[in-house]
Amino acid sequence: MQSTLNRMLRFFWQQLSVAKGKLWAIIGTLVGVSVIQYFLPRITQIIIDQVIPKQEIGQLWFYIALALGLTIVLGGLNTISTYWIGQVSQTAISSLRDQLFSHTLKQDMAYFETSKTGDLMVVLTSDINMLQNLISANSLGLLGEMLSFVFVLIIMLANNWALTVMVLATFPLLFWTNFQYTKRIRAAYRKVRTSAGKMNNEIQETLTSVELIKSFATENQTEQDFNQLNVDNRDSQIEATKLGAVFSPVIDDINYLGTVIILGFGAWQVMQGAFTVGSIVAYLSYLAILQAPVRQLTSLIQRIQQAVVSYERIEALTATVPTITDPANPVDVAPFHQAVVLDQVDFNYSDDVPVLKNVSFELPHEKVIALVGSSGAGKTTITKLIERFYDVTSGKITFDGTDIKQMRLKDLRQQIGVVSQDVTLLDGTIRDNINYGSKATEDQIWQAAEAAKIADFIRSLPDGLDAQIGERGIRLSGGQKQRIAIARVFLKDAPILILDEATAALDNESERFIQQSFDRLMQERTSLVIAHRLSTIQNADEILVVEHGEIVERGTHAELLAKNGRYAELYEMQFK
Ligand SMILES: Nc1ncnc2c1ncn2[C@@H]1O[C@H](COP(=O)(O)OP(=O)(O)OP(=O)(O)O)[C@@H](O)[C@H]1O
Repeated sequence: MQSTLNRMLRFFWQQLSVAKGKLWAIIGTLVGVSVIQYFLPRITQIIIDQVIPKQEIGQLWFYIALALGLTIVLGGLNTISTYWIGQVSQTAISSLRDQLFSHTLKQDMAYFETSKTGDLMVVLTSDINMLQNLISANSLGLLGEMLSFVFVLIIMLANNWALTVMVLATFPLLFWTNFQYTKRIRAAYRKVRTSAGKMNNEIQETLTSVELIKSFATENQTEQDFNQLNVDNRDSQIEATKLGAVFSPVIDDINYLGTVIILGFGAWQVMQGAFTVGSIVAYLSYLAILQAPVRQLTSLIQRIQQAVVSYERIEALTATVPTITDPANPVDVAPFHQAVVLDQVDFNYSDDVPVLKNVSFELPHEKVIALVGSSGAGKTTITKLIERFYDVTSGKITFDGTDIKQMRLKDLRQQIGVVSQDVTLLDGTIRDNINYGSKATEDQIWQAAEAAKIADFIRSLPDGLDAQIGERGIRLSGGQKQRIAIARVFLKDAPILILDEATAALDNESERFIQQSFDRLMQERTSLVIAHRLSTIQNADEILVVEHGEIVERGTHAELLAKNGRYAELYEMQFK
């Protein structure tokens, strides 16, 4: 905890030191605020002790004008310092957010498969917010208040140490009570948030499964479940309110204790001739300046504790170094013109289970190679290795003779267009989705849509290319989604294609459409096709049959049928 705190503070210092000039300016304004905060009560004191007894109207005007002037300057300094603090801290946080986002995006695929999305979301949102809370204007403003605290305290001690020490004696009690209150109220609000979250989930789930509830006539049970959550929420709210109701007056009383000491002891000293009435009034104002940071210190401690926990998680994320990265000295490659070759490739996802064993084949320029085999045989894995989402365990993959590990990831991936079984569509318009990763003109988008056999469908929509897809937009069938993905790959215009046929049952018409758009896409390109419907790959230049991670047969359709082996078996299963 201690060392994380040190590292966190060092990190903040590094981030904030970019704006060193502004930091000094902020400290300057905060010192100005402290000095004025000291002088305002001092003016009150002078007016009461000196100006009123002497009945000096001229001096009264002077001090009133001075007080007004100082108040305006104080307001100005407060505005400037709050604004600057906000600027510096927000800049630091937003640059941290950028760094983390970019670091996350660079992680290996395997990292995303082993981390829960929810956990990553927490780091990228809530944990950063925790750090933001810590270096917010509130916390840094507290620095200013502490500065005032020290400054005012020294002057109070110098003027009347006995009274000041008596007032200070109430501070440990004030701090302790605040600490207890903050601790409890946070726990209570945590409960409130949890129960509110559960209730929201229940409402959402109910609204999205109304049909199920009605058809099973489970309304009563659903109501009871909701009622229980509602009662929990009510009780935790009441608990939080109770804490506020109990602690607030106690804290007010302890604050008032300070006032009483100044009034009682101060008045007694005035009677002894050792203090003045004006000083009592000034000390009452100083008391408020002293109490403010003490009251806030507890919430600062809590914020630091939470920030340390968040910082640990952020550190864990930044400590993970991706292994699939650009090489130190990348080889520049010409556009694809020869072949992609897999040479004795072995691969396992986790340490011990082999997924691919001794896979060797060639994907020559402008040829079509098909992969067939049972589900789970390793076909998709082969395509992912070619895209270098994972590195081979042994053997190598070359691109026109260059090991793909020697190439920049971008150079490799820009030359490969992929249409996979589960198409990823983004929340947005059809246009955004087709144009993803490209900067195509309207005409080019329509050409791609035509080629992918989706143009007629888009034209039939009232909003055309600007139709929204997703929860609040139109619903697309599996075939339509895949054709949008095909249009997207048309625009990418990569020389190598990886096509993973949809296994989902498509009706004949959409299957025919997809086949036609695949055929268009494959013209003058090099294609690796994972085929589930063997009818579609009869013209492939070579068919590789993959079983349990090994290529067990290879040849053309005719050769494989003649062999009467595994391919012939699979073929018969589909057509007989
Ligand atoms: N990300 C992963 N992490 C660990 N194991 C995986 C991962 N992806 C796939 N596997 C495993 O690797 C094996 C090969 O999977 P792969 O997806 O390559 O098969 P496939 O031949 O494409 O199957 P299908 O035809 O059903 O798509 C399977 O046993 C699968 O469980």
